[in-house]
Amino acid sequence: MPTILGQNQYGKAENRVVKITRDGDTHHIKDLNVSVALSGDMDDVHYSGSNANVLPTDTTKNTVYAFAKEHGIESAEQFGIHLARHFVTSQEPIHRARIRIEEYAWERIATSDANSKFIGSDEVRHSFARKGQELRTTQITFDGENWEVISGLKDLTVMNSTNSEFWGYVKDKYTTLKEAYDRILCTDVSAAWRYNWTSDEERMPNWEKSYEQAKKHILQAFAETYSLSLQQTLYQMGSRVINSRSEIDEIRFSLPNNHHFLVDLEPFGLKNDNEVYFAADRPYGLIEATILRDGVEPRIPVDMTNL
Ligand SMILES: O=c1[nH]c(=O)c2[nH]c(=O)[nH]c2[nH]1
Repeated sequence: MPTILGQNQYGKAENRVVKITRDGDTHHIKDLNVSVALSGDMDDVHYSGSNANVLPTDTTKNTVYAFAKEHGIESAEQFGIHLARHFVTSQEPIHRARIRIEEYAWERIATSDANSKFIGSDEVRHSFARKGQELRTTQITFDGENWEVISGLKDLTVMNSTNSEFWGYVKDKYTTLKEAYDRILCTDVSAAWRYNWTSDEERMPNWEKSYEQAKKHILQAFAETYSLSLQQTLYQMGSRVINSRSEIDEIRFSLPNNHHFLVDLEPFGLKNDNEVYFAADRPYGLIEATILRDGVEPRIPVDMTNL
């Protein structure tokens, strides 16, 4: 049966590009998911396999990262217009470019009073929380006598665009990771904390206030810790909560290390001065630990996924 080729397009989908603009100590983030779809004279590649008109999808990916450096990312629209114009005007066989962009919005983390005097600002200039609500969780158990309340949050995405290093680790014959002295630290915080309120005889905590305060301490510890590992940051977040909230005796974290890899722009004659990153979604490091008030028995389940 004779067949003909109908509508067709191709390109690299979901290029996760993060651009950090460093204005002294104040950093700005643009975090985009860019999908490129090109069409034009592409009959031959489908009918005969001739690639003579095909700009590789890999090149479209590289162009996204190179343009982030060369033109910056002022807005998703401006960035998309640059890209679309480039593909259509520089490649004869390409007649149409469709660029779709999703933008992740970030806001700065408010600093603690002590730190605001130290840094001279109410916000940490390189620490961000992704906009949009985290999920708040709670689990209540009662056996007729004793209460156990474990509350927490999930998917609170935070990023430090500096003040994070990772070096001095074990190296065996499979280790290829380069030591990092200024890296992005980004994670989706999942935390669960256990209240020491167990009986109707005791005064009940103010659950709303406690949640707000625990979240605030987690965010501030993340922003204010100069991190040598995500493990160290985790411990700081937990101990800040335990030390500031007497109603909480135990807290557990599950923290994915959302890796951001510097893109090598040398092949395009561009220098990447800690500006353009590839945000990988998997695999990710997963760092998990419980922090306890001294003398307290751990009760939060190791596997927090069902909390
Ligand atoms: O903060 C980190 N902790 C690790 O244990 C680790 N391992 C790794 O490869 N990168 C990182 N980063």
